[in-house]
Amino acid sequence: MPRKVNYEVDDYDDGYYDYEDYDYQYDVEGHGQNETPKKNQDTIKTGLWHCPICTFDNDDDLAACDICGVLRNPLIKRSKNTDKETVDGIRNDSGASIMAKSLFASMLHRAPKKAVVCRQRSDGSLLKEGSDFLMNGTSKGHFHDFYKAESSTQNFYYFNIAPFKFDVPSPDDMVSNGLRSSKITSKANLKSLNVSSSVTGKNTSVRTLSSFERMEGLPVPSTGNRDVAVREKNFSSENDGGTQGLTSNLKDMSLEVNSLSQEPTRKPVSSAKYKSEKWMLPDQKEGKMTQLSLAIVGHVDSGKSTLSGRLLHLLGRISQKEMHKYEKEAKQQGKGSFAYAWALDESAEERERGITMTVAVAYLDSKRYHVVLLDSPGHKDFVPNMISGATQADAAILVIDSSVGSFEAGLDKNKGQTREHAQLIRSFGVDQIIVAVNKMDVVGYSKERFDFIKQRLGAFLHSCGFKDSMVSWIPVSAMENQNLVGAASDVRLSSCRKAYIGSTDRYKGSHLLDAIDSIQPPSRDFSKPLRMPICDVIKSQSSGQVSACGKVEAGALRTGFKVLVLPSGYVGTVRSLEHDSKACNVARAGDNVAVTLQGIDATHVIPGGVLCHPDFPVAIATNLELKVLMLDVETPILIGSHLEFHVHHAKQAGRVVKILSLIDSKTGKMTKKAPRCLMAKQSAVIRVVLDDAVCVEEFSSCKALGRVSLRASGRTLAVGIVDKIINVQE
Ligand SMILES: Nc1nc2c(ncn2[C@@H]2O[C@H](COP(=O)(O)OP(=O)(O)OP(=O)(O)O)[C@@H](O)[C@H]2O)c(=O)[nH]1
Repeated sequence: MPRKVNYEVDDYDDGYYDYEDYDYQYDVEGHGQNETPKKNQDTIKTGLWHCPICTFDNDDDLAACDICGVLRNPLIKRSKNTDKETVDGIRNDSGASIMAKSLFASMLHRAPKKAVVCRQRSDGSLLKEGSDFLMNGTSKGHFHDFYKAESSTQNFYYFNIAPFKFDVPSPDDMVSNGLRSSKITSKANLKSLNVSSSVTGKNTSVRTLSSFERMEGLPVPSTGNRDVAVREKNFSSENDGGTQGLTSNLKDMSLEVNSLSQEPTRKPVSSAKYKSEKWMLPDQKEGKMTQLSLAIVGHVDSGKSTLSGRLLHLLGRISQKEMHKYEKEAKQQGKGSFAYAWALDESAEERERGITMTVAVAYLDSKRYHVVLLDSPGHKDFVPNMISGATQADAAILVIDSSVGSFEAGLDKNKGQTREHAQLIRSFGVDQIIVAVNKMDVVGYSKERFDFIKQRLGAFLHSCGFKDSMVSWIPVSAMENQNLVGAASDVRLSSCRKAYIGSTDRYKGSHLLDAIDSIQPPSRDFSKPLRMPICDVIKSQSSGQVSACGKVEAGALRTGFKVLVLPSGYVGTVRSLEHDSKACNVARAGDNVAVTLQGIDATHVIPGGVLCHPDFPVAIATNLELKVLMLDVETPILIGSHLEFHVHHAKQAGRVVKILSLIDSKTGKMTKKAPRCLMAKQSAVIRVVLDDAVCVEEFSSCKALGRVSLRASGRTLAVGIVDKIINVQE
């Protein structure tokens, strides 16, 4: 079984390799055990702190690693009013997430790989010194090498990228145990839930609901509104030219910059009064493909990046020339087997370790969808980064390493990321999943092994709340290109293709790309007021231009449209929009875009903020009532417990001030008890008070802005939803 040869085991508290019940053929090749352990210390130089994960030396006043986004431990609460901070206490000259990197790379039409120096052309676009930097190219990429180089090139353009704030929790075994099926009383909730039990093989008349579903008050997660979603087409080709630079369509706009900056407006208004305009709704005539955000998740080393790289290469998103380059570089570093993974794991740190650390974004087209691939890290240290992808995903590919021992390790209760990732994506509302049973070449394409995995994992996924009919199973080999975008050529797979497909599978095709096309279009909130949580912010200090990156969760925006930026409360105008290397005029719910704003000071746009319709702001609040589900953790939550509170891309310190009542796990009803503490797997209504306000909405109004996680001491203790906003800042 191919292993990573440069895995610095000592750096990681994984336990993955300690899993002694299974036969790990850990190939040390002079690495691993023989390497000198790295010091896992926080600070090694004056004025710097040393990231224990990626080993980068960060400025002392950074609370999260500039490179990998991992929080400094213990979390340093930054002092305000240092000259490097914005008015909101957020540094604006820090590192980038790969999410931002990718989005930004797309803005520049090229994934930057090394230091480049740019100058501005008369049309406002950037040109790399000595070459055509703005040429069309691949739409995937990473940015921080470029960023680092650019930041130090003071006479030229450089882009400040605010730190990726979504350093959120890893709700562990919550969903598994907390979500274990149990009987439920509400018949109303049970309509149309007839599915067969994968465990017993018996058809049951109702599917019992998970605790999480009950907590959310959901009968079952929406499987998508076909009619609406089918009409949503690929807006990215809005601009027929399709390949213009970010600034190319700006000249026509004659906006009075000064008149755009308005007085802060922050009071929330009920969206019931909102009426969408015609352009905000997708038009079938536009003939565009639906955008689908697809998270690639799974246990460490299962082959997520290799699979993603393969798909991109097979679908022409990575050229042959680029592929040769990756192969050559990977071989030179003695990691030939990682060539495809290198297409996504571009940072030196990731390549050196042979692991993904941050979410990489890439784009590809299937027959039906314009797919945004979110390749997640599998290692448990980077679960927070994985979550940043999962929160935006419409569906997921769960990649399984089928080799003996590896599959079992991924399902291990305490250490398995197959388990954790499956729970996480379900808790973030993803209900459609493709299980890519990878590395089938290692097990000789054994049908028995495939069936074993399907049975074991199927039962677990069912317990997480995935309907059997929403799970597709595909045996693949990313390494040997089997069953990815074409029918398997290996006779061991092709001869019994039908036997691999279960009777309940939605997927009736022959390969992974077919399975992607069999995903039901996700429902979108087109006719609600604009909500776009800001994942990353890109700032150009010289031009003063600022771009907010993220996924539009509700409503729409277009060039010239005014948006309210919260929590600052300032109004800016959309100067341009860009998605997948293409300028576009309109972005609607479901679209991942970079929104360049005009008429607003860059310091007023921060990650963790939200772009809203100016007349319908989201709430900014500190005092919230939550319905939470405790994970399978030993640490209880007490009245007075200090916690990290996470909602969309925002993070805030807070305190539990009240435990109002427990929620009965069987009925979903509140009990009268008001306990002093919450233990593992309990559900409850609690009240939290945050140190500072966050942009938030009640779950019933906007799911994406109403899902929360609570963490302490580097562990996620509970996940939940915002039930009530108690106070609202104006
Ligand atoms: N034999 C075999 N090896 C594979 C296959 N897919 C991936 N690998 C190998 O598995 C190792 C890990 O692959 P990656 O793509 O980096 O795995 P990953 O899941 O992205 O890793 P993390 O993101 O760090 O969790 C590499 O050595 C790959 O060459 C496969 O289908 N068959």
